[in-house]
This record gives sequence, structure tokens and C-alpha cells, in this order.
Amino acid sequence: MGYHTFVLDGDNVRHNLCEDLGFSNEDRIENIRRISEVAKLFIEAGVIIMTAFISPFRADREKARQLVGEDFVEIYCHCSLNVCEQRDVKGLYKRARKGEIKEFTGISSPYEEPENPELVIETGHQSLDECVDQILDYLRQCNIINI
Ligand SMILES: Nc1ncnc2c1ncn2[C@@H]1O[C@H](COP(=O)(O)OS(=O)(=O)O)[C@@H](OP(=O)(O)O)[C@H]1O
Ligand SMILES: Nc1ncnc2c1ncn2[C@@H]1O[C@H](COP(=O)(O)OP(=O)(O)O)[C@@H](O)[C@H]1O
Repeated sequence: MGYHTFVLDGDNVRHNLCEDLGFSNEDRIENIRRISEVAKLFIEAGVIIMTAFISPFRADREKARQLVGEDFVEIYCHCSLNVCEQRDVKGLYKRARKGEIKEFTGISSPYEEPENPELVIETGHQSLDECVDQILDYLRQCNIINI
């Protein structure tokens, strides 16, 4: 598409920049703070940066919004707990239900739903292609991309 993009997610952040952090509320807050600062650097470099984190607390998402400014787009990838548990790609929900993982989001750690996200994507009901199209349409509407 001719745009320089990058995705930050658990795979490239939690194993290095944030390897000292776990999943307590305090550590999640620090995780999102670092990610927000890194995202800002990417933006300064002209990159469209996508951050795919649980980011469970409204206050931290709001801080990220303030830091980044008007180009911040909050996309709520909604999915019921039921569907997440059926997918259970890494078997973590099963382990959390057995009590083997503590402070697991959705089971034993809170998730504060966004109140006014720019976009809500129903990932539990829509196909992957439909989800992607919805995001691309929004980015076109906002002139973040022009194709
Ligand atoms: N206790 C607990 N709670 C929630 N998630 C857990 C936990 N332990 C491990 N994982 C795996 O870590 C990934 C989510 O990390 P995040 O950095 O997005 O979390 S947060 O934003 O700091 O809340 C996410 O993995 P990915 O889906 O590969 O990103 C989770 O499966
Ligand atoms: N819109 C969707 N439609 C169908 N399957 C999806 C959709 N979104 C995610 N999935 C599937 O759900 C699983 C978890 O998705 P993933 O992107 O790994 O989630 P996360 O990193 O947020 O835990 C994967 O197997 C993925 O293929």
C-alpha cells in the first residue's frame, strides 16, 4: 500500500523491552506506558504504528491517547469470553480456569471496556477479512491512508 507500518505486540515487546514485567496491575500499567512511549517514537519517524495489547485499563489508554495526540485511534477488538475460551490458541484459558495462571484477563483480572473507541470490531462474529476491511475503511475516512 506504500505506507511504512509496524505492529507492536506481546511477541516483540514482552520478550525484550518489557521482559521484567508480569501481569499484576502495576506491571500492566508500566507495560502500556513503555509501549505508548515507543509508539510515539515510531510516529515521529513517520510510521503507522499498530499496538496489539490487552491494555485492560481505561486510564492507561487515555494516557496513551494524550501522549500521541490527534492521530490516536482506539480500536476495540471485541470478542466474548466464550469465543476466546473456545479458541484458546495457547491453552492459557484452560490453565487459568484450573487456577494454574493467576491474574488472567477475563478470568481473574479485570478488563475495562472502552467507552468511546473510534472503532469497535466484532472479531467474534465477523471474518478476518471483514474485520480488516472495517479498519481500512475507517483509516480511509480519516485520511490516514488514501488507497
Ligand atoms: N495473566 C495473563 N493475563 C493476560 N494475558 C496473559 C497472561 N499471561 C500470559 N498472557 C499472554 O500475554 C499476552 C497479553 O499481554 P499484553 O502485554 O497484551 O497484556 S497487558 O496489555 O499488559 O495487559 C497474551 O498473549 P498474545 O495473545 O500472544 O499477545 C496472553 O495470552
Ligand atoms: N475475526 C476473526 N475471525 C476468525 N478468527 C479470528 C478472528 N480474529 C482472531 N481470530 C483467531 O483467534 C485466534 C486468536 O487471535 P490472535 O490474533 O492470536 O489473538 P490475540 O493475540 O489477541 O490473543 C487466532 O487463532 C485467530 O486466527
